[in-house]
Amino acid sequence: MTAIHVTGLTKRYGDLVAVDDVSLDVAEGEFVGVLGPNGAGKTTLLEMVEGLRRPDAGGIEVLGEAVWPRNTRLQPRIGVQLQASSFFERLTAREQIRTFASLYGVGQATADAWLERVGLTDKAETRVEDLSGGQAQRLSIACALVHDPELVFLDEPTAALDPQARRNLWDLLSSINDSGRTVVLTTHYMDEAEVLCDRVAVMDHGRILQYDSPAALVRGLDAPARITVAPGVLDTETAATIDGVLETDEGVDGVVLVTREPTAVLGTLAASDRLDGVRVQTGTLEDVFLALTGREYRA
Ligand SMILES: Nc1ncnc2c1ncn2[C@@H]1O[C@H](COP(=O)(O)OP(=O)(O)OP(=O)(O)O)[C@@H](O)[C@H]1O
Repeated sequence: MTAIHVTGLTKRYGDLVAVDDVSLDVAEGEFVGVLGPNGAGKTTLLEMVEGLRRPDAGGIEVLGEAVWPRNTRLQPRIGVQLQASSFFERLTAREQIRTFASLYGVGQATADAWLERVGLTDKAETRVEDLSGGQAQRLSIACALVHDPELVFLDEPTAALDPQARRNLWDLLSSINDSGRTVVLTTHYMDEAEVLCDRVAVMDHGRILQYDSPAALVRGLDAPARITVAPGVLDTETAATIDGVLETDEGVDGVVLVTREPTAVLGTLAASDRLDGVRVQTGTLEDVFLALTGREYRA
């Protein structure tokens, strides 16, 4: 079944077209990322799909129901992560999630189990304003899930976290999707989209430029692979004679071999015992963004 069906969705703020004729389907159980730089229109798009912001044009169906005019039947079936700044003030983490639970008629034991699942049991008595950025994000994710929604929306769940804290959250985010729940998240971070998402919608200036799996987006680039051999292992003249090598380059990390046949080139390197310390790079979503927009990606 289709979890989200969006057609021709448009939202204007005065002269600015924040979301411009967007059509998008999300299948049930899918983990979808909306990826784009600041101001791309990600939040506006999500808020319309969540039923929080009224579109100027277009249709939105969520879990088989029309979202507009406001459809309260959908509320118990979807979870929306609030920004940590929207917590009830001066409550402890446990009081916060229990309050959310009670709004949905969910028992305290379930709320406490979610606190455990996101690793916050030892912070249960800490006031929300005293949680670290990562802890606050985990609490807001738990609050969005406490009523066991079929579909959950996360708006930049790892924003403002350091790289380690972001990676720590990825396991939690992917586990949310394990039980077949549909997840839609927005992110600035290419690596996050690449690791977590089944499909990524690349958004810029209100439009979805491409929507596919990270691997397919990168494959579509048709970019050659770059194989870096550790320094001192190979000189550029020899490297250039290897079958399948298109270009060579001497970098600080060693000699770089550019090729469209990485398997064959790696085979040749292995046969001459030169594989130690080899690094293989293929295209990334950053290359995809550059190819689609002509601009370097700036999160
Ligand atoms: N309420 C509003 N009134 C006027 N303009 C708005 C409003 N909300 C958003 N915008 C503008 O619409 C555009 C899209 O904003 P939006 O917040 O949807 O982007 P975003 O991709 O989520 O950005 P970020 O990653 O920075 O959150 C931006 O240019 C923004 O300034």
